[in-house]
Amino acid sequence: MRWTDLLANLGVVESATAPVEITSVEYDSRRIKAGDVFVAMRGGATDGNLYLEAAIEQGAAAVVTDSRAAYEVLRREHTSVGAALVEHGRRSLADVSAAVMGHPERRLALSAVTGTNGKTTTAFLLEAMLRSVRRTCVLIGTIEMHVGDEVRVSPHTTPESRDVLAIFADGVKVGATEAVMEMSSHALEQERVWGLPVDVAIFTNLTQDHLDYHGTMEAYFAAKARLFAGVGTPPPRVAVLNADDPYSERLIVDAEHSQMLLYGMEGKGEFRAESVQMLAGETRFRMVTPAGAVEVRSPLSGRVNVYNLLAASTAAWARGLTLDEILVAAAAGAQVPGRFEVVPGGDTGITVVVDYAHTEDALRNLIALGRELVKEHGGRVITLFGCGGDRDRTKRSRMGQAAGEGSDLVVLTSDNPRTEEPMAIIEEALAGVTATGTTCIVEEDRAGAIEIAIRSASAGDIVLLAGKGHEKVQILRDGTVPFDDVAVAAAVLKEIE
Ligand SMILES: CC(=O)N[C@H]1[C@@H](OP(=O)(O)OP(=O)(O)OC[C@H]2O[C@@H](n3ccc(=O)[nH]c3=O)[C@H](O)[C@@H]2O)O[C@H](CO)[C@@H](O)[C@@H]1O[C@H](C)C(=O)N[C@@H](C)C(=O)N[C@H](CCC(=O)O)C(=O)O
Ligand SMILES: Nc1ncnc2c1ncn2[C@@H]1O[C@H](COP(=O)(O)OP(=O)(O)OP(=O)(O)O)[C@@H](O)[C@H]1O
Ligand SMILES: N[C@H](CCC[C@H](N)C(=O)O)C(=O)O
Ligand SMILES: [Mg+2]
Repeated sequence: MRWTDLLANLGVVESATAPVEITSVEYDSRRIKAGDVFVAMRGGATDGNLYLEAAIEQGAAAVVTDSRAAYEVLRREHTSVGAALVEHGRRSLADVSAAVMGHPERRLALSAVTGTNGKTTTAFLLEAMLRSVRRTCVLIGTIEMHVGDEVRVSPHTTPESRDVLAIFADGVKVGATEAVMEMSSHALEQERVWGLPVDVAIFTNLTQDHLDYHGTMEAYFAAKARLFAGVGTPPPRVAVLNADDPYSERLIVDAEHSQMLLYGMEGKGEFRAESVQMLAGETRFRMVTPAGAVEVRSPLSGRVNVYNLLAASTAAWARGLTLDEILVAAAAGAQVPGRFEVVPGGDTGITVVVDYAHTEDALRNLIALGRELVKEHGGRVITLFGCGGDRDRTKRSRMGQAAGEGSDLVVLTSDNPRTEEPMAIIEEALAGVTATGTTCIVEEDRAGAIEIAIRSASAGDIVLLAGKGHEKVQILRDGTVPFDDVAVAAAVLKEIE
């Protein structure tokens, strides 16, 4: 695309033309190749404008900046490079990327999921439902990304607009008509999702997390709420909301633009679960909907997954699936790695579960489910957890309290300490456990801690390994090392057997 043609499609404050062809878009100078347009944006840690020279040296054909000073330097010193001064770096990144890539976002019906917990699971379930009626999909989220049948690694829950649009464009090439993505509060706040037209927006729930970034629950909620107002787009066509979460009432849904569909387990909403039965390896419930009542069966366990199934079913219905189609897909389940994943335990009689619970609310739900599963034969619940470093410190003692209140034994360990001192994080969480009076064993090394947790168990007990789920690394101050809860637990169980 010619730079001048691109300029004609953008709202810019000022621009300088140059006879250059644009092949692609980048926001990180380290990724620039010849022919790219570099969009410089201001971030929390640094400012892309500091890297203009580096980008040009690497072959940037044009630069878009939100800094008047940087723009003046470009005009004076780099006349062969196209330049544009814009009002907002990140918004322009989305506009430039969409224009250069030929607007793939207009060719996909996008369903977006936000909320504290359940985004990944709900997104996987919805994608499975859409795929089961042979629609080709793009999936973007925490664990991995899907482009039709292709699975790619996921660098972020919600990548920058440029990267989202590139995946959308690949999806369009393989015939995708649908996209399902998680929209994290960070991404909504930073407007990484600027200009992505959302057809169905889904809210799972809001409980405490990420206060290191957002500061207060109000600010965290406000970030989530942006999905329902539209981020540089009109509001979504359909808003799918959790009727049982008090925050849903405060999501201002523009009734003129958005149809509101509520789901819940407490008797409210258009999609309601009734007569829920938790059986070994299967959950059943009656789903009452505007199109009639049906019996849902799913291999997923626990109340939280009833919510996720309701959210995904409501969204799938909004995307035009029939109830029968939804039921078939729900029964087939969706493999969500690291979400209540049972580690094969051979003949030990010990149930070991790997789960991604890393908030107080998720831990409470997980432990309640563990209790439910062992209560019949009087087994114990042993919970292992840690708290992430460089993340919300205020959730640590609350997580400790949740673990202590519900469990018979707690094993406290590390979960991605990042740049922090692991024992300092553990101390903060320990305060919460101690307050409950439950016995707590501290072992900083996660592999050692998993061994202690499993060896403390007897037949009939359940061991919950919380926090890392699908993750395959431990992030330490000195670097990132391979780590896999499932593999470590499987090895310990094998030894015991
Ligand atoms: C706090 C946060 O969200 N930070 C993200 C954000 O950083 P930022 O806006 O502060 O950007 P910055 O690092 O100051 O850099 C500014 C600009 O300079 C550019 N740059 C920088 C250095 C250089 O040499 N050259 C260069 O061009 C950068 O590419 C960027 O365009 O934008 C960056 C570029 O996309 C992200 O890499 C970065 O993610 C960091 C690593 C991160 O840890 N993010 C987490 C908290 C996050 O976003 N998590 C949520 C999910 C949370 C959950 O699952 O619950 C997510 O959506 O993944
Ligand atoms: N609907 C739900 N309500 C509350 N807790 C849930 C729900 N669904 C899942 N959980 C718990 O939260 C954990 C994370 O679930 P999931 O990965 O689906 O959420 P997420 O919102 O994508 O999380 P993240 O923001 O960290 O990516 C699960 O392992 C489970 O313990
Ligand atoms: N993706 C989220 C959750 C990570 C969960 C836990 N493993 C941690 O590192 O805190 C984050 O980066 O905050
Ligand atoms: Mg997720």
